[in-house]
Amino acid sequence: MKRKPIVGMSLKIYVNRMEEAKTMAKEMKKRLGQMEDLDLFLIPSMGTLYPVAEILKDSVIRYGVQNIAPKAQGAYTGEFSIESAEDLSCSLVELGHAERKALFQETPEMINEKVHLTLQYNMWPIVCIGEREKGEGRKEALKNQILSYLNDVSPERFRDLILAYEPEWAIGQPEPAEASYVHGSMFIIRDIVREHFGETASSAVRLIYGGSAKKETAMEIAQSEDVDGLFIGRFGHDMDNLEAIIRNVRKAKEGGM
Ligand SMILES: O=C(CO)COP(=O)(O)O
Repeated sequence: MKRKPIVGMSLKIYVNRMEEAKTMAKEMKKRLGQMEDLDLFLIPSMGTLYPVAEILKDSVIRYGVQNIAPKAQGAYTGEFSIESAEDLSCSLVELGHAERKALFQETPEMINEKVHLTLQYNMWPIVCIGEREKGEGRKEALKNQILSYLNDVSPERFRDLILAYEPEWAIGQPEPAEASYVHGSMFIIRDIVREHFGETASSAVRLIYGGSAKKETAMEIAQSEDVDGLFIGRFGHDMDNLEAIIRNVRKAKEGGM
């Protein structure tokens, strides 16, 4: 099955001033707003979502939120409702990021509930998975996360789903995981999905790598046929770098789509 390459960037809470976020979104739209052969998305700092949405809503660049409450409405003080994401024409919701699990005690059950809510509102869940430590326990950790976060998701919905493989040990580092290690993990992930959700789900789901991803290694990481793109953090804040990352992913995927 042909899968469209996809590159996204989360700004976490690095870019929080309205003017700074607007400038970034405008620059992105100007430089990258015409691409048709690759899906591009931006996940801004939550407080800047409205002005960023106003800028990106009439472009091909998708945007979304870093988290949602597990329910659309109710007593969830301090959380963000998917209803607001829908009204702002968001097309995706990031879920289960390592920082949410480590700092805000997000549990597998909560992530699973949010995945279902996101799909119910017809947005793409970007579900983060990844082992805590490099090496041995990788397969078991990935299997546990996939099965719990995606519990009861029907195989047909996997075409709307993006799995972001973010090994926790590679986030916030000077360098990403080695390409060969990432390729091995992506193979394992597709295999787990195949075994538990079927061949169609496994060949439809898009897999992106995140964790100190940068222009220098973007092409090598994206070269495996199991890898559909990258999830960028710090090393995309500079628009020249982001553009170079996208160029390298497109090169890696040329002809291979
Ligand atoms: O967590 C990430 C994206 O969600 C990656 O962030 P860094 O690239 O800054 O490590």
